[in-house]
Amino acid sequence: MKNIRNFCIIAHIDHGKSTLADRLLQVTETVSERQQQAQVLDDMDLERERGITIKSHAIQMDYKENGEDYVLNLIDTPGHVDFSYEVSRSIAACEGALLIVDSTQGIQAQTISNLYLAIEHDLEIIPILNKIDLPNANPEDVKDQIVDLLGCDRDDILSASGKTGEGVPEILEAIVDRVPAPSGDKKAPLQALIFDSTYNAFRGIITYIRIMNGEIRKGDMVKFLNTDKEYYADEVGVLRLEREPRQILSTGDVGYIILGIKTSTEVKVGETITTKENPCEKAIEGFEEVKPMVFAGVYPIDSEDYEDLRASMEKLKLNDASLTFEPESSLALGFGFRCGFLGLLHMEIIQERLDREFNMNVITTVPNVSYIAHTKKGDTFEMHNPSDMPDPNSLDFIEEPFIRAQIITKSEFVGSLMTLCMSKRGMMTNQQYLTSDRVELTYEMPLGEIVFDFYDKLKSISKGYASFDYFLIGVKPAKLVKLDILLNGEGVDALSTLIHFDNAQSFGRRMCEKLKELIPRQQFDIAIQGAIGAKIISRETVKAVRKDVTAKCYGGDISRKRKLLEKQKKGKKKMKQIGNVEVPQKAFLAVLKLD
Ligand SMILES: Nc1nc2c(ncn2[C@@H]2O[C@H](COP(=O)(O)OP(=O)(O)OP(=O)(O)O)[C@@H](O)[C@H]2O)c(=O)[nH]1
Repeated sequence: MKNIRNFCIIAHIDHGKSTLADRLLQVTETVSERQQQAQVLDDMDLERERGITIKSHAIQMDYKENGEDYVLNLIDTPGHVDFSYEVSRSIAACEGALLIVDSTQGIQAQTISNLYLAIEHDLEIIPILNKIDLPNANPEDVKDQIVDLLGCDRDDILSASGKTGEGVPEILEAIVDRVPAPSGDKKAPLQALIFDSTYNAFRGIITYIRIMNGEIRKGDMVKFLNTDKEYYADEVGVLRLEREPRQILSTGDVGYIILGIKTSTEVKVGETITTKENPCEKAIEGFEEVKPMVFAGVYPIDSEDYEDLRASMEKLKLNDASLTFEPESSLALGFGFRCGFLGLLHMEIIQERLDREFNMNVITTVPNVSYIAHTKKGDTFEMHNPSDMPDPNSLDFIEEPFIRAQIITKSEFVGSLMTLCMSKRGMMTNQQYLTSDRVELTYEMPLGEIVFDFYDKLKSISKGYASFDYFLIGVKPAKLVKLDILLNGEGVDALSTLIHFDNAQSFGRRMCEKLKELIPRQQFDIAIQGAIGAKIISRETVKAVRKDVTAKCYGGDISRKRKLLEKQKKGKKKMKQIGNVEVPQKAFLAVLKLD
């Protein structure tokens, strides 16, 4: 046990965690030359294409120092806010953290929030200045920032480049020297923490665990302490590039266990595993359950695919326990599901995975956060959908979730960012200069205002030089109204939104304008109207036209004409018929693209 080191890598998004992890794997010869490819640990196609980490990944490395053999367990974590719950899980399984800071960017919002998570769990922090190969690196300034933030010695900061490999051997030495070996009692009853799980079509749920006390053997009967359910340990092992089965996992080890579980809901992250024969007394202090932040309807384009969509979502949930869904129906879209996501990126990823992995073409409706409605009768309930909004006469008041947002930016952008936050009903609670030209702004604002386009706007206003992080702080009363959209007089419930009264007018106008752009002209006029209750507040018209796709096809080549008509048909598959109007998929997300 004294030669085990468990550590994770934490950083702001894109500061180079996965690239540095690659180097560590290369230097310790965990992956062979042949297996080496960029971001080895990001094994999902989507992760590779987008260059982001979505799930945490654990991998074990062997390392020799001064003639001693060490086992290093590395956990790579995602950087994006939507996936920060993954970070907190990984942290609980480790004794140390490499805190990576991009030397061209300096400390950013998630550097700080992830650091705090690590400090809360008493991890030993090794600060690393990364990307020092870049010509615009600013190592001395960024070192100042790190010293300020951590209160560490300047000499404690390592410098490295994930790209060239410079400084990587020193990082390995520091891991062995500075990260404490795991503590715990080998002879005590088994106490293992589940920190992650994945779904495998053949083996069922594969659970990633960290053994806190005791030992687990293949063939043991184990018990989940919180649910009291018992399972047979089919296989235990360690995580190399592939899974490597072992006979036994002991105190301090990070590894996996396969228990023949098929439903992801049975395996909760934070659960304690012990043995049936000799159970431990206390559960390891659990984590908070992940709570979805954003809700949206997901509907099949073709109503007949509803059952297929259900099956696909169930499978996806096996892989991503943070996805929640329940059936709902919409007048406009038929049968579908109301899904809960961790944020907009998560929503986009789920939509894309449904398309790629299950060939499900879906429509996602306008996302919203969950509100709490209080009726005059004294009832209280959560609204996940604008259609849950009770009749205004019976409504007493509504509460909406509030967040505390931290924005770090250059001082030249402070003015315009303040304007942005104000337009999103934000209240500044703090402004602090980190250095002469870097400022940290703290705001309290409604979660509902940031789920739409806040992040994009923040990036564009600051030319990319602002980072942002947030956490939920509670609920506050809000003056909300339901804005409906009518197409040729017919309400489209999937386009309704709950919006603050003060913004409703301008929002309705912009929404109609955007829909006018997005809805193709058809053989009749289409009236697009925004309404609050019975009151119409905005209107646009899409003029009639007949699109003759074969027009440019003079001459009589029938096969060419057929091809064009086929293509048109395919295009129509991405449309949804609402009354007599065909509405393209992207129109349902028009609200996200408002100028
Ligand atoms: N020049 C240079 N580029 C680097 C270095 N490390 C990473 N990069 C580049 O920076 C980008 C982000 O690197 P990643 O390793 O994917 O960053 P990450 O922190 O894992 O990103 P997320 O997992 O999405 O949070 C990639 O384009 C890398 O090629 C480095 O040391 N030098």
